[in-house]
Parts: sequence; structure tokens; C-alpha cells
Amino acid sequence: MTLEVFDIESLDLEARGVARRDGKVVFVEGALPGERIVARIAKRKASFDTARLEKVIKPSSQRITPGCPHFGMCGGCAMQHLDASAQVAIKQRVLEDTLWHIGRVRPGVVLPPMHGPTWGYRYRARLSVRAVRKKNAVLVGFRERRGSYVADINQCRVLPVHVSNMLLPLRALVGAFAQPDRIPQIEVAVGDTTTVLLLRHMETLTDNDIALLREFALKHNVTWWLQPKGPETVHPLNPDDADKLAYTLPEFGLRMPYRPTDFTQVNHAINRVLISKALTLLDVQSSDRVADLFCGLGNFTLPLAIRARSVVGIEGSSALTERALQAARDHGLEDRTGFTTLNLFDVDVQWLRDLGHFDRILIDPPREGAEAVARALAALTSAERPKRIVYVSCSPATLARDAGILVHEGGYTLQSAGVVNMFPHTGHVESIAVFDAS
Ligand SMILES: C[S@@+](CC[C@H](N)C(=O)[O-])C[C@H]1O[C@@H](n2cnc3c(N)ncnc32)[C@H](O)[C@@H]1O
Ligand code: SF4
Repeated sequence: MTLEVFDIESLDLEARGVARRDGKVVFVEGALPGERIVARIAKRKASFDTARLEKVIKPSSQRITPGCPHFGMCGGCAMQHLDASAQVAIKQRVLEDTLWHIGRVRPGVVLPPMHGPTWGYRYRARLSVRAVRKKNAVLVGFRERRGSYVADINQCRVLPVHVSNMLLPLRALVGAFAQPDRIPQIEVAVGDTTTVLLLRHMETLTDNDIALLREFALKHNVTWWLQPKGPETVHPLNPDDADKLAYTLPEFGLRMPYRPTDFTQVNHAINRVLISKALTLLDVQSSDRVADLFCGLGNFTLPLAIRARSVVGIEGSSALTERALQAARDHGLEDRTGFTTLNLFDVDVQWLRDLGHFDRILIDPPREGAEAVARALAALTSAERPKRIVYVSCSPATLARDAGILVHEGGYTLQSAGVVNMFPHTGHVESIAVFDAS
């Protein structure tokens, strides 16, 4: 196809430049708003085209040199060519636009973005492994941006440096196994004092494979866990390592133990900022009874228990509520906390009423959001409502839908909302929103 000149108007969430040609939208990967570029149409669809960037004629002032040499080829990042503050500004606009287009709501106040480190922040990662017979090599990394191959990366700037430095040694390790092609992935979980590598293996490891793992663990100061089959088979190579993985919340004097497959916030530094901010926004008082919905292993519940009279944590995974209960016991908070395992996608107003009155509620759902919870909250009478709800979201679309329910069906006010820069250089938008009962 022929080369064409485009003027880029905006960015979509995958950080593709958006242009228009004869009224039709054209997405151009790598192009930035305000730029004039030359691109070649790659695919034509009924409602939009995609084009491949060939040359930037007039660059944006926000264009920067990507920090990672693999940017563009590796699918782990989408926005490294854009200044960090511009990335956040785009996410803020996406949040506001989505709240309006889907939920027909606007926050009274747009909160200043919450910032953390922009490099070395990714404390949890799933690395794909692929033995490439033709090249007689093993690749360990994220998927390529286009297609499903494992990206050939020898360093990664979003992983902590010590994990990035392990990428090449991990290739050599898997390459030395009896059956390298039976290793599909290695998960990484970086705790405060130990780093766990969880090896998925489709065949029984040989004695020599195990010896190689132990040697690697000593050399790189990591702890191996193994997964021979489904998630229930995950176990530490050395039984003594079962309780070593944990993160700390020093502001609250808490140590949160977890297993490498548990949900934990990916970016530990911003998680600490987020917890403190969420508690401040919730305006928790010492006399309050609080609910923490989708509480996971108690990341917000335990800090809340330190400030409030009592907290009820509700979560779908019994493994996580058990972990949360144990952490509450370890910190002497069991009298102020209660945990329930429940599917929160399937609740109604009667369920909420039966729990008794809550002064404040924190909601931190998965990408699917919390529609049933929002409907239950909207159906409460004025006297039954919590004074304030803080909603932490990893999907602007479902936050917007649930905000629409709370505001238009429940009469709550969306006081404020803002972005949390949890995943720099990616298209993920983490955000926080505050609702008040009127
Ligand atoms: C974004 S995480 C938040 C966890 C926790 N608040 C934290 O900060 O670590 C969402 C949580 O929702 C839980 N979850 C997913 N689907 C659920 C459901 N249908 N009912 C209840 N909990 C669910 C997941 O297990 C996960 O712990
Ligand atoms: S995920 Fe890592 S290797 Fe991939 S582009 Fe981002 S920083 Fe580079």
C-alpha cells in the first residue's frame, strides 16, 4: 500500500496515534498527538484502518527516546516514547472521558495523580519461556508486541534490576535442563527479603534439573517454587521456604505474607502510597465500622483495622481470606477484623442489609468491576447508606459503569477521582474514586 501523510489527533489506550482520513479513524502505532507523520495502511476494516509508522515529519514535544532497547518489539510496554508526565495526563483524560461516556458522571474534583517509581517497579511478572530448536536457544521474556512469540530480551527496565539481570542466566538454566521445551513459563514474585521464581514444568524434573535449580538459587539469591500441574500443585522446592515471601507496609507496622500465585499489587512502592491515600480519602474515624470489598489478602483491611473500630473483609478466594485472617492474628488485629469468602458478583441489597450498617466502604474489584455491589449500595435507603465509598479500580470502563449506577440510581455524589500511576509505560489505567451519600 502507498505511503500517506497523517496528522495525529489523539492517543488510544494502547498508545496508538489516532488520525482521520475521509472521516474514517486510522490507528498508527508509535505516533503521538500533534505529530505529522508518514505511514502505510496495514489493515482496512469496516469501521477503522490501522497504519504502520514510517517517518515522523513533525515530532511532538513530548516524544522522548525510549528507555529500553526492546521497546517497540516487546509487548510489555506501550508508551515509552512518551514523556512520563504526558503518559499520566493521557490516562487522566481517558479516565474522565470514560466516566462521562459510559457513566455520564463527572468528578467534582480531579485528584492529582499518584506517582511512584517509573522504572524497576514490576514486582510480579509472568515470563514466558520458549525453547527455539532451530536457533538452539531458549527465550525468557514477555510476548512480542505483534504476534505471540516470546520477545528476545536480554534486559528489562520495568523489572527490578536484580530480576532483569537474571534473564540471561535463566535462559542458560532452562537450556541445560533435560527437556527445555517442557518449560512454558516462570513467574516472578519479589518480596521485601526474598525473590521467588515459580517454575511451571510439564514433565517431571530430573535430579540434575533440581541440582541446577539449587545452584541457581544460591548464586542469584532466589527461592524456587514449582508447579508440575494445576494451581493446586504449586509448592516450594524447599519446604522451609514456604513462609518467606512477604511485603511490608512500614507506615502501619505490617508484614503481609503471601504465596507467589496470590493476588498482590504489582507495584509495591505505589501500593504504599495508594493505601495511605485511600485511607485519607475514606476519612476513616476511630468509631467507624468499615467494609473492605474484594479484600484479597488484607492489603487495605489491616491498615483500616488500625484506624477504625472494626473492618469486615470480603473476598472470593478462600486462600486469600485465610491469609488475611492469619495476618490479622499475627498483628493482634483479629478482634477488629472479620473475613468472609463470597462471590461478590452475585450479591443483592438484602445481603448488604444483613451485614449491618457500615460507616465507610472500600471497594477494590478486578477488571470486571463491582456491578452487583453498586446496585446493592444504590438500593439502600438514605439511613442505611455508608457516608463514604472509596472505589479503587483497574478498569475505567467498569468504574464508569458502576459510578453511573451509584450516582444515577443511588443518588451518591462522585466527589473526586484521579489516576494512580501503578503501571508506567503500559496502557493500564489504575484509578481511585470517592463517592458520598447525599
Ligand atoms: C484488584 S484485587 C484487590 C485485592 C486487594 N484489595 C489488594 O489490594 O491486594 C481484586 C480481588 O478481587 C477478588 N475477586 C475476583 N472476583 C471476585 C468475586 N467474584 N467475588 C469476590 N472477590 C473476587 C480477587 O481474588 C482479588 O483478590
Ligand atoms: S517490558 Fe521490559 S523489555 Fe519489554 S519494553 Fe518494557 S522495559 Fe523493555
